Amino acid sequence: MSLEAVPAPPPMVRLEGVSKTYRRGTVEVPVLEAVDLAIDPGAFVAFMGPSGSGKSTLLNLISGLDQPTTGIVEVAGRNLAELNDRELSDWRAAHVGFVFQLYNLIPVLTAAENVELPLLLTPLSRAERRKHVAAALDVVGLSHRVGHRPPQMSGGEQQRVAIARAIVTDPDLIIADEPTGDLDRKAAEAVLDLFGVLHHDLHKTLVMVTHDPHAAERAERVHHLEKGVLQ
Ligand SMILES: Nc1ncnc2c1ncn2[C@@H]1O[C@H](COP(=O)(O)OP(=O)(O)OP(=O)(O)O)[C@@H](O)[C@H]1O
Repeated sequence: MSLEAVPAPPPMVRLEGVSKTYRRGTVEVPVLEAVDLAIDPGAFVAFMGPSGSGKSTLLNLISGLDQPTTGIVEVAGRNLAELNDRELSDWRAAHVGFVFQLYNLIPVLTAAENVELPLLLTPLSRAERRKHVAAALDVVGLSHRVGHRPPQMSGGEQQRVAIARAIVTDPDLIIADEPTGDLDRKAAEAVLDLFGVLHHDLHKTLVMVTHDPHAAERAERVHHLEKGVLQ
């Protein structure tokens, strides 16, 4: 047996000295201050904190939708500041899946068509896209609803379609902003059970913002934000 230490894998998400200040006219509004954070590959972390504490801002920085005022944001080994807009959107399409509070599905498209959307940005053939869509809808237990449109589905089912859309590209990282915020307890638990599957069986890295203590309980680690400072 080798006694050499096995090097730890690099974090999936690394923030170093990150601050974010918005400017409203001549007024500067500090939103995040000196955030240092490392999230391991395959981890499931939750962020909690009062309204306005900077949770969504933090998610936007991790997903490259916004840039920090100072500091470094590295995701899946890439320093996001080194990517131009085009590279950043290609990177995001390949590495990040999003789940939102209000599902953000397109109401006139079927479940299958909604799930297929992120794949339209990839070189996959139509037949390959269909295979991936079927697999993603199978993971969320909605194979029987492929042809249904969002208005014909419950909130919980719509959120499961949104989760299928988030995983269809097989991203490293799933970012969920209040994923149970609009659901009743039973539907919320079904969504959280699915997050458990993504975490334990598919080894995805999950980063979730939530006000829901039941949702936070499912994460391995809960970080608290207070006025832009990670506690
Ligand atoms: N684009 C922007 N321009 C100016 N101020 C902004 C901008 N985006 C966010 N803010 C401000 O930054 C602060 C933090 O916002 P953020 O949305 O990150 O908070 P949050 O913790 O996610 O809140 P909530 O729980 O209500 O969603 C708020 O005071 C907000 O008004």
